[in-house]
Amino acid sequence: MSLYCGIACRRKSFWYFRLLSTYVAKTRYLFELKEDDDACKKAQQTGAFYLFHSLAPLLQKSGHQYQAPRHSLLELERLLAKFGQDTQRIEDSVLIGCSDQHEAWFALDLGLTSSSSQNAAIQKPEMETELKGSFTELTKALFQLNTKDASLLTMAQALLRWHDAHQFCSRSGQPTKKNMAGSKRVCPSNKIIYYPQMAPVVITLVSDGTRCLLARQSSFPKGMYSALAGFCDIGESLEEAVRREVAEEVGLEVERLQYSASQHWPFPNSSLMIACHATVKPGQTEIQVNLKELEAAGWFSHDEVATALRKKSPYTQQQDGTFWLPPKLAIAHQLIKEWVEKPSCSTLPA
Ligand SMILES: NC(=O)c1ccc[n+]([C@@H]2O[C@H](COP(=O)([O-])OP(=O)(O)OC[C@H]3O[C@@H](n4cnc5c(N)ncnc54)[C@H](O)[C@@H]3O)[C@@H](O)[C@H]2O)c1
Ligand SMILES: [Mg+2]
Repeated sequence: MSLYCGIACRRKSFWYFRLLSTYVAKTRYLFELKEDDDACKKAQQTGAFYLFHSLAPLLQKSGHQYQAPRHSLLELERLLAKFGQDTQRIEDSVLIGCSDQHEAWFALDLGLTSSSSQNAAIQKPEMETELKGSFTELTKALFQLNTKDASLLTMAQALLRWHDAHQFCSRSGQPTKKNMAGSKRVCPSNKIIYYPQMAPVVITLVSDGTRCLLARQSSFPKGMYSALAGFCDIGESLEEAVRREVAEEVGLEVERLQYSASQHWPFPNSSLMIACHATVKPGQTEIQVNLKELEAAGWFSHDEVATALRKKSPYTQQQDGTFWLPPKLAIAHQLIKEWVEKPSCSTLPA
């Protein structure tokens, strides 16, 4: 491309983005960075980097809240040089978003084995001292982050985890190569393209008209009850998955279903949680708990659930075993809140 053409194209794209709404311009810009390796590499020059170590994000604590610092390319290069790392490692970063002003944001893990650089992983404590923060497990920090940082970091972690686990082609066994943005990996020998994946999970709040059904697994924190959740089987529709999961876990048949909302959930791997309300026929409410899946399940009255919702989530505090509900960030909380505010939401015709 000639210099003149390069400048003309940039001008054209500047005016093109100026004509769009901020949101549309952002999505078009991110799309361009995913498709065009050169544009993405250029965006790194003026971009900002969130750092991770073995999938734990770098956080700085201020009072009860955590904040996620961002670093410029120059700061990152200096840091790598200080720890005897080559800057090739930056090629492992993945695009995770951009600001309204089109500052591209990337995530880079300094603890995982690098596919671009031969250098060993950087020692965590030295790095933490240098960066004046700590690499904190997301499970620990998630509920003390603001919503924007929480969703950006969970997405970044999911993408970094996916790349770490998909370094080889499952057909040829050859190493796969990521594109600059990290939106896909390609096997150089047979050109198979691999895209990051999420597992669809249905989460259902079952109601009998006046009560709702909540359950707990033995792995849940003490006293916490939630809506019924389960992975979709291959070939299933959401409706079929809801029907099967409720039958499998508590031995009931649901008859009406209403979609509520969805959420990306990072634990233990990336899931797309699809939340629904459902009803059972009045009189067909006898629960048979599948003890291979659940520790306990039961019907809870509107008052009991409304009282539990008003309680502050003890997720990060000492749990005394009394009945409590998932924290606000979890879609289960939203689903239960919706039912408490409008119990009729699960009795609409399907
Ligand atoms: N965000 C929320 O509000 C919320 C609330 C409840 C559960 N969840 C999440 O929903 C997910 C599913 O819930 P569950 O554990 O009750 O599911 P589940 O009832 O399907 O039981 C889990 C079992 O399903 C099998 N399974 C089938 N496909 C799987 C896959 N792709 N990945 C892993 N296991 C698979 C495994 O044998 C596993 O032990 C969990 O990861 C949990 O973290 C989120
Ligand atoms: Mg389940």
